Amino acid sequence: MTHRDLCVHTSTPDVRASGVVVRLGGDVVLGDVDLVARGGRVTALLGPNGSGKTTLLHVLAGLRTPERGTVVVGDVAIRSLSHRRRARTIALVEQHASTTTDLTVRQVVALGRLPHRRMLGGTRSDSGAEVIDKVMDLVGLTHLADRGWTTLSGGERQRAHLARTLAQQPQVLLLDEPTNHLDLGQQLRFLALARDLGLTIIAALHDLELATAFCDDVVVLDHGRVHGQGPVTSTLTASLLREVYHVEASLDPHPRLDRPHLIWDRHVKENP
Ligand SMILES: Nc1ncnc2c1ncn2[C@@H]1O[C@H](COP(=O)(O)OP(=O)(O)OP(=O)(O)O)[C@@H](O)[C@H]1O
Repeated sequence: MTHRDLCVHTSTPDVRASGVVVRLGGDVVLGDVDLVARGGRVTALLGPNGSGKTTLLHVLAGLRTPERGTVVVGDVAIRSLSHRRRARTIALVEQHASTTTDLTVRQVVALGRLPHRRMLGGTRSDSGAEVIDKVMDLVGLTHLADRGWTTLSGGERQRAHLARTLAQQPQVLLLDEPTNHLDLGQQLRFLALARDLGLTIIAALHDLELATAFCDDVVVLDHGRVHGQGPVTSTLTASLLREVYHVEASLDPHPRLDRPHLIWDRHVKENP
């Protein structure tokens, strides 16, 4: 079984959000957001703290109903799907997914198979044992399979949450700051693995260098509105970085590698 064998779907659909409005506590947190994430590509969702990234991921995952607007995966409105269909279509790895349980790591990963099980004469079919073994191997957690969940480090839990989500075999993977608990080696491994899956991926990231190195496209949020979206290099311009992050920074050709990298000045401007 290879990475791509995990994908049971024949297509990698686009994800489109149109006119999404979310109001929380009386404030507009997302104001008329339009987003397109192309099928089979990795799109970074960027923006300062509080700009609405997590809220938008929840709307895309069908976990939050917007006041206005729609989310369509391929040609299917996400809100029209049953929970089970939705779980096999689009899955979110949360930023602070806390699971307090006395399950083992393998049992937690196996929860990802629930949307694939059917009741047959009172017994559940499809244990998905092969898929579970594969995803645990992919994220490097096979040796911890029988460990109690609560004994894992933050980074190990983050990888286990990814494994559980991959066991779901979704068409679209949403990642909310997937690398925030990982050391540099694990960050690079995690994002390379995600890219190799060939899924449609939308990943909220704070690290612009990682976004530049691993993502095809970016969507940049600022105060709940889309400030820019498109291919990484043509979208992350010095003026956008100044306007959104209030820093002097630019993407320049990498001195050794065939990709741009981020050069920044450590002086931060006060928010206007
Ligand atoms: N339940 C709530 N009631 C009121 N405001 C909320 C609620 N939940 C979130 N917000 C506000 O919505 C805005 C967007 O939050 P969100 O978590 O989506 O931002 P984010 O871009 O993911 O932030 P970060 O990068 O810090 O994780 C923030 O200003 C936040 O304070």
